[in-house]
Amino acid sequence: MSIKSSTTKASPSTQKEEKRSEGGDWRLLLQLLPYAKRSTKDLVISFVLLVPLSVAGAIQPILVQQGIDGPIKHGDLIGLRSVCLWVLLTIVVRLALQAWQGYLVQAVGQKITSDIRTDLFRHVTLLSTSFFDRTPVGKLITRLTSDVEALGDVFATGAVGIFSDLASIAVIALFMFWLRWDLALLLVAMVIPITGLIVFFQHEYRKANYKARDRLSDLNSILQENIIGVGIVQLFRRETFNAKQHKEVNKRYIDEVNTTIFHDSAVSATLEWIALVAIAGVLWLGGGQIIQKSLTFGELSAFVLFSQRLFDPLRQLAEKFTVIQSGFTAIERINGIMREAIDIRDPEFPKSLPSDGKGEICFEDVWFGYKPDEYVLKNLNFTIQAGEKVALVGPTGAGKSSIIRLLSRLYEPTKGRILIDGVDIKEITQSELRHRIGVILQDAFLFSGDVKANISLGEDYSLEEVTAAAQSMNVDRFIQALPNGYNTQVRQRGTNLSGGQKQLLAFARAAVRDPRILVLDEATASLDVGTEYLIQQALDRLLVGRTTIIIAHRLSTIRTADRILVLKQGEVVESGSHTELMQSQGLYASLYELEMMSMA
Ligand SMILES: Nc1ncnc2c1ncn2[C@@H]1O[C@H](COP(=O)(O)OP(=O)(O)OP(=O)(O)O)[C@@H](O)[C@H]1O
Repeated sequence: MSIKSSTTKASPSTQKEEKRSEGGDWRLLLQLLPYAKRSTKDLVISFVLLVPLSVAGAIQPILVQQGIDGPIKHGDLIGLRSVCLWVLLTIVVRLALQAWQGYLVQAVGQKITSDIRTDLFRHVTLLSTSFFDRTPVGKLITRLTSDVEALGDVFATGAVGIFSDLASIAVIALFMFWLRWDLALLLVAMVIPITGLIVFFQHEYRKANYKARDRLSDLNSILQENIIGVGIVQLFRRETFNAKQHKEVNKRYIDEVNTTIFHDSAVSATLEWIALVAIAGVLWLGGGQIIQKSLTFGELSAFVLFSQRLFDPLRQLAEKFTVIQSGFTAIERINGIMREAIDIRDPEFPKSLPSDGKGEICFEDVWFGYKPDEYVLKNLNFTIQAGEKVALVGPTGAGKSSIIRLLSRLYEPTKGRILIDGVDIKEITQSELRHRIGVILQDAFLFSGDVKANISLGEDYSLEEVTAAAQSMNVDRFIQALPNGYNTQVRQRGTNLSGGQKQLLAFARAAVRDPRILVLDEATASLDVGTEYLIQQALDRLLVGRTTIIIAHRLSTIRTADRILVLKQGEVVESGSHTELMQSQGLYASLYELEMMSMA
């Protein structure tokens, strides 16, 4: 595959729009060859079909000339009939072959589009969380949908079609020179400067098209943000403000689209008048030659037809160039994503975690920043013993969730390493790591599908296993109360379930995987007191023998933890049990006392 997914460090990200690559357009198109190769047979047939297609088109004016100068001139009805039959035959051949060739090219175009879309989707899902931090979803969606579509059009209407037009022009030129070189030269002399003009307009079109697609990305980003945040938009009465913002971006988009239309129309108009000028030129030069008896009526008619036919493929060529220019823009933009490095990869020769490992976690001199040199975690050195229940506490923004993200390898430490049962997590596969760790976050994300599928998440758990996991977490009762139990359909993002209900499914998700290490990041914050009590009971059972990391703002919920690590601005400033930390009268004690006071 040559729209290659990058394995090295990322190129300048999609945050800034990629710089347009000037000059290397055809090189860009060549990058698609590997996709085209998958349909070699169909492509070869459609290329071969171009020969009879072009000949059948170019021969028609010659037949007309033969008819006029031969049978018509000599009153030969039988001869005229046979010429007409030949014309009919060329029409039938053209129609049949054109339909066949058109079908093949469209089918190849669709296949290529589909393959690229699949590769792009796969690549995007492999990109690291940091990529999604800096790339608006709307921009990504634009690339995955309309950019890929624009690229598909290159194949469906453009690329191979262009060869057909070029073939037609070449064959027509050959026939013209064979018939009358002077008239042929007149037409060719007109085609050359016009081609230069078309290339200029196309170049301008391309620049405008690139900007238009950027503006479309902006528009989609605003759209996506407003749809996802519609609740907040309405609560804070931001409809008018956001509509104004949308209108401005929409206007910028339309302005760019208008510029592309201008250049596109300029090409069509240029071709329209030059075609008429060409006919006039042929009539003027050819008419003079008829008067001097050096040209026949049949030859003149053939050249009038030739001049039409010459500009027809040229017009088609110009139209296809427009599609191709959009395609180049699309390839550049798709390439921008494909070049994004997959930062977090499985090692080439992965190790395995010891099968008897109990889930010991060790942070060794770990430093981490979302931006280079802006560390949010500094010099972390701690070990969580297998089976230990450790709570991470600290003020907002202290770095608690960042520790979990590093442990789950959603991000990599800038310095230092993280070990599970003595093995660096970089040396095992992500799949093994994530089987070992079960993470329950505050907001459970649900996919469209049924409840069972949302618990098994594509893995092969039987209904019995899913039910047993839900029972062990005391959530089976709630699931059974849903309209169709485990078969209840969940809408996209789980909008037909409450926050607490979604959270209960997240507990079942973790339980069915039976992980050695369990991470609860504010996992019970959205549950009511009664449900939290039920879950807490289940958790007390689930946590036995498992290494557990708990993040909770309500310190009263973590009093029973074996150990509490207190974080402040990315550093562990205290460590000990609740009693020890209360006795030491440090940050933890003051946070705990504040909480007690606020509850009193
Ligand atoms: N995706 C991100 N990109 C850039 N900075 C981030 C990102 N996520 C978190 N941060 C920053 O990293 C720091 C630590 O954030 P983190 O979410 O780990 O804190 P936390 O202790 O879990 O906070 P809270 O208790 O509010 O959940 C904060 O200063 C935050 O602004």
